[in-house]
Amino acid sequence: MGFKSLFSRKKKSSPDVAAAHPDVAATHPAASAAHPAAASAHSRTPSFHSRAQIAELDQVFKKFDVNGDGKISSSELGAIMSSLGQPSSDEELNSMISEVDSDGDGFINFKEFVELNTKGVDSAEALENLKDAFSVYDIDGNGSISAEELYEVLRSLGDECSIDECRQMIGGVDSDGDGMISFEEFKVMMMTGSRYIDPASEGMKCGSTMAASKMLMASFTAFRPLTCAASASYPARLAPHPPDLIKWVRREGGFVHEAVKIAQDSSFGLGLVASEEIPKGSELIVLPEHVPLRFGSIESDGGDGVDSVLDDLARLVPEELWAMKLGLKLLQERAKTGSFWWPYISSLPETFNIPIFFPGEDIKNLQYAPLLYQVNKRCRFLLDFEKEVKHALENLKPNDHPFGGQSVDASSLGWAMSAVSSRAFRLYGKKLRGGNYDIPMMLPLIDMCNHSFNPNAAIVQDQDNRNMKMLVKVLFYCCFFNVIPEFSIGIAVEDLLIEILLSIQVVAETEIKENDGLALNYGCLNNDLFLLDYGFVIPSNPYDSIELKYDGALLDAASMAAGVSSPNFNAPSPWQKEILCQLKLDGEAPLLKVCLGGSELVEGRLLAALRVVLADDIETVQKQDLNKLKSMSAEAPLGIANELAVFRTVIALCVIALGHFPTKIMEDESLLSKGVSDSTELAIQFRIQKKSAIIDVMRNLTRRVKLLASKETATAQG
Ligand SMILES: C[S@@+](CC[C@H](N)C(=O)[O-])C[C@H]1O[C@@H](n2cnc3c(N)ncnc32)[C@H](O)[C@@H]1O
Repeated sequence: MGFKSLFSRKKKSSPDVAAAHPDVAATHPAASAAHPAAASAHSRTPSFHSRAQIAELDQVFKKFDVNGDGKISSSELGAIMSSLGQPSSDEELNSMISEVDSDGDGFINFKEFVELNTKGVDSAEALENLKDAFSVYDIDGNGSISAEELYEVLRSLGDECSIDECRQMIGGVDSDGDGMISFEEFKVMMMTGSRYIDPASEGMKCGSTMAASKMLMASFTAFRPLTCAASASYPARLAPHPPDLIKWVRREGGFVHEAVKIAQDSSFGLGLVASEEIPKGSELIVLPEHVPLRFGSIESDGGDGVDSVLDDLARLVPEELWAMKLGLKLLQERAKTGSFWWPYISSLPETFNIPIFFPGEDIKNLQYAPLLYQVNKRCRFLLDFEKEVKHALENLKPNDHPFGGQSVDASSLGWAMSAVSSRAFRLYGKKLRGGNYDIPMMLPLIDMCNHSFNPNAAIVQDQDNRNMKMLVKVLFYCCFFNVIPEFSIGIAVEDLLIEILLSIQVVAETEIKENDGLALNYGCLNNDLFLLDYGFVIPSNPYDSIELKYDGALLDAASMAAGVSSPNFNAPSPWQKEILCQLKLDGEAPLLKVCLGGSELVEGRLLAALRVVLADDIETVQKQDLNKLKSMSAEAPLGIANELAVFRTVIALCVIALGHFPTKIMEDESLLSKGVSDSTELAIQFRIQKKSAIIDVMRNLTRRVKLLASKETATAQG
């Protein structure tokens, strides 16, 4: 696309500004004092261009003229071309400028700019331009633009028009009266502007002209601030009326099952629902490979032409905050006028109710130190990263600015990081030369699926539509996060590059009933991760756990409270220390974090340590394999008395852990019943679930203790 094709221009009839609009100079300072050439040109020829048109051209001109000096330089043009997804070489930029630069000063002034947009063009090129412009509005690709399509596109670009206004715009050019604009009508409208306009009706003329210029320029004038509003009623989207994502995916060559619809899904925000029964195994959504939004590619591991500033910033993001890296790309696309992904991005939530955005009081309301630590760490990172980003953006040439000249702050970075952490998928594979790679990506529409541990849909990355069929098939049952999918067959080295080219599908795992939501499993995660990354808490989450520090003094206290005489966690004997080292609970760089709850109930390393330290003699322990000592299903491997001491110690640990929460579950529930803010509610739900997880561990172990105790009694009696 060349400079000219940024604007599909009307054929010149009397192309000038000033006769009809003597006030142009007043509306654009650059067109008068600073640019006498423009001022004098105003008096030459009459024009049919309305004030509204000139005002719009003026807006577009200002968008190009980043430094506001009243002329568009080659670098300013380059920046806007890049932001429209059309990076151009210096040579191309110079040639575009010279095409238009009638006074030969190497810049485009406002007069030249107006001329560019009003004079005639070579018809083949004009036709191509018109086709491009038409296809933007013909969302369903059926060859005509309906009022709804016009409405959708203009609204998605931030134009607050009503559907009636769109009908009026269409009425102004709809020569066959079918209520739609065909390409022929579109062409006539663009080339002649006033052919179907009642000359007596200035209003209609203006409407039609507005339609033409709006349709062409909306994409260039829409400014998308990168702010993150403090609050909005969920699920407010970035654009008040985002375009229909299903139509967009289909238009991009993807497939969406005809019974799949976007709808409000109970309290989970928007979701995908089945409008009729869908049989098991049906393809639900197929995304072509150009639709996912990702940061880098397999070859460069992070640079697919993304400009170097973005790359440098991404390098400053620690690995565990990978969502921020892709977030930078998302923010760049959000800021980019004419971004390919705008229909998707405009439908993303405007705000995220996750702890980094909670008021300080609600962060405290979480009452759980490991999560408070994570939240504070993320907040600190965002504040530090804001400084790094601001510094990196200082004094950048417009061409090099990754966010279209907009400043970026901690809240916009937080928005991007949250959008990614709550919606991105990580695809796993192997690198060409060993090691693993994963490619976090945002999958438009697929990410409208909500979460369930009993999903009715699954993601499959598949090699379809290509002749190298089924070289690689990766099943993603737990696709959102840290669960490594299975490769159904081995991958040869030459296949690896193919992997990221695969189309991505969602298939029905079970029969889906009418009105059922389509649910994916985001992963077998605890509530800390669900809250931190997604902003929700799952009641009775079977994977929820609590984190403790393996600490000798704490364990001695717990053991004594459990009635164990003289425990020696604080001073284990050398043979016990040796095993603790193997368990990474002692020695160099120990991993002291251990968990209770979840599917393991007592984390294997902690269980083995308790069994070993509470064991009487080295011989009994040495007879056992370490893996057996780590297993809950190995029944009392070191004897019933040892197992009883272990379980009672863990129960006492649970009591100590519960004591760290300042409120009891009953108090929490009573607070909830009084009605609190969304973030307070989430924080309270979270701490209730944490306490419930601890109580579940205690209940389970108490049952086991009773069983063991009765066995012990039976043995003693027998
Ligand atoms: C990948 S998006 C799914 C689409 C989302 N509901 C929307 O309105 O765009 C993930 C977000 O959906 C919501 N969500 C998904 N599954 C949920 C669940 N089981 N419980 C509560 N909220 C859920 C959360 O807000 C989460 O951050």
